[in-house]
Amino acid sequence: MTKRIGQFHKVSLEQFKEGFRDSFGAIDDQEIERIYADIKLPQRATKGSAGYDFFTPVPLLLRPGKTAKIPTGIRVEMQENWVLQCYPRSGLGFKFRLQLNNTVGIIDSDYFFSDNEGHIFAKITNDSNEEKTVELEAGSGFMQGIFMEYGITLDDDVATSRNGGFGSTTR
Ligand SMILES: O=c1ccn([C@H]2C[C@H](O)[C@@H](COP(=O)(O)OP(=O)(O)OP(=O)(O)O)O2)c(=O)[nH]1
Repeated sequence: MTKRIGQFHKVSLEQFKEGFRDSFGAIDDQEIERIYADIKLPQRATKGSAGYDFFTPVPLLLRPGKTAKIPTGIRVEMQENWVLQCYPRSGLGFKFRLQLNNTVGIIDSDYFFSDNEGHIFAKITNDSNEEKTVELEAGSGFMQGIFMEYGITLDDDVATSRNGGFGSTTR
């Protein structure tokens, strides 16, 4: 039996605005509210798919060598001994060598409780070596997240908790 251990949610409108402006700069409130309203929760394409497809909230045009930081508008709640691992969608990897800048995005279970609501960001680069431009419409899948169970060592007694992402525990 497949284990049901998590749940996707949208971040709040306020958090989405903050993340969006951080990535793309100023934008008027009405436009961002429209984008926010259209955000879809990640979904699997078929019954047997492992990956939950994440959809870009905005159209993307990435020329070879270019990078974008995408505020997904999504947070994920999951049981403590699980992690969501994010990878590019295979099709985009095959066609464009689309990469996640951090190679694999690791979304920890305690990220959900961060001040930024556990807003999941994706930093992607078009690494095409065939001069191909990535063009995605808003609402297209660009990344997939897979829930994985993990273990800890017998003598593990870590007691600190997380607040934030990308190096927050070493800042
Ligand atoms: O592509 C990613 C990767 C991570 N995160 C968030 C979720 C994750 O829980 C947090 C920290 O990520 P990670 O543990 O990989 O980063 P780190 O650089 O090791 O930071 P930390 O010291 O906070 O663990 O950042 C994202 O939103 N997108």
